[in-house]
Amino acid sequence: MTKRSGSSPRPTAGRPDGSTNDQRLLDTRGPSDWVHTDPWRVLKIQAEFVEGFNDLAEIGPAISVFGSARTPAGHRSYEMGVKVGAALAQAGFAVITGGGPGAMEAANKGAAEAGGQSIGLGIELPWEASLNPYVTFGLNFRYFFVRKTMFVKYAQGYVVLPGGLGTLDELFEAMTLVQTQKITQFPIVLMGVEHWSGLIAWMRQSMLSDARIKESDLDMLTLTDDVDEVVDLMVKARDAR
Ligand SMILES: C/C(=C\CNc1ncnc2c1ncn2[C@@H]1O[C@H](COP(=O)(O)O)[C@@H](O)[C@H]1O)CO
Repeated sequence: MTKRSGSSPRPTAGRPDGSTNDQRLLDTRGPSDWVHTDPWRVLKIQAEFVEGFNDLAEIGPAISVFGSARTPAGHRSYEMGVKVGAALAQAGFAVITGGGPGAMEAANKGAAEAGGQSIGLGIELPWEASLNPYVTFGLNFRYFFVRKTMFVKYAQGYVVLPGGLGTLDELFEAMTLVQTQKITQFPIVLMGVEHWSGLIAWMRQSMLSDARIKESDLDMLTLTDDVDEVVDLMVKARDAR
């Protein structure tokens, strides 16, 4: 692309040395450091958004399910993930996870085995990471923040199973988006009463009593181990849209 100003004629050769843009593109080999610069990264980020939006636009009502990458198969939380994934699929929701192991795999397993859409949004990590075998439609992202946009944009609510730092990051991002009304009618369910009770108690005792949050901020969370209650809540929110 060239810029023109005034009425000066459009140049036909791009450089005083007479070389053309095509020549410089096709006929030269130079240093490749520039592909690792921030302006070039912006294009990769843009491409990732475009591909994500394009590939997820048609998925229909969906719920994102989060939870620890380290939850082993057979654990109570894993079984809960399988059950909620299946129940959400049976209620007509696509299930979106991070596509990894543990609780993500559990929710994908439940959704896939119930015949639903089981979506995995994987992330490039320093170690080799592949999508779990229960993902029926998967995308892999380079950038966490692009992937997190997809979790929110294409879900009508979140189910959060017991987890660690990644899970808390996803939970608190959603809570902040609801608090600031960036997203509305967005149920957030914490499954694993034993796991989450301490965090909620701390938020109440520390954040709420110091007026750093309001009671209504805590009201946005539903704490339950009851799969039927989770699905009812999500269905009611879907019907209210
Ligand atoms: C730990 C191992 C692999 C991690 N692989 C992941 N793949 C996909 N998504 C992941 C992974 N790790 C974290 N995430 C995201 O964060 C949440 C889980 O984080 P936590 O710290 O385990 O709670 C999860 O919802 C993902 O979106 C090797 O087994």
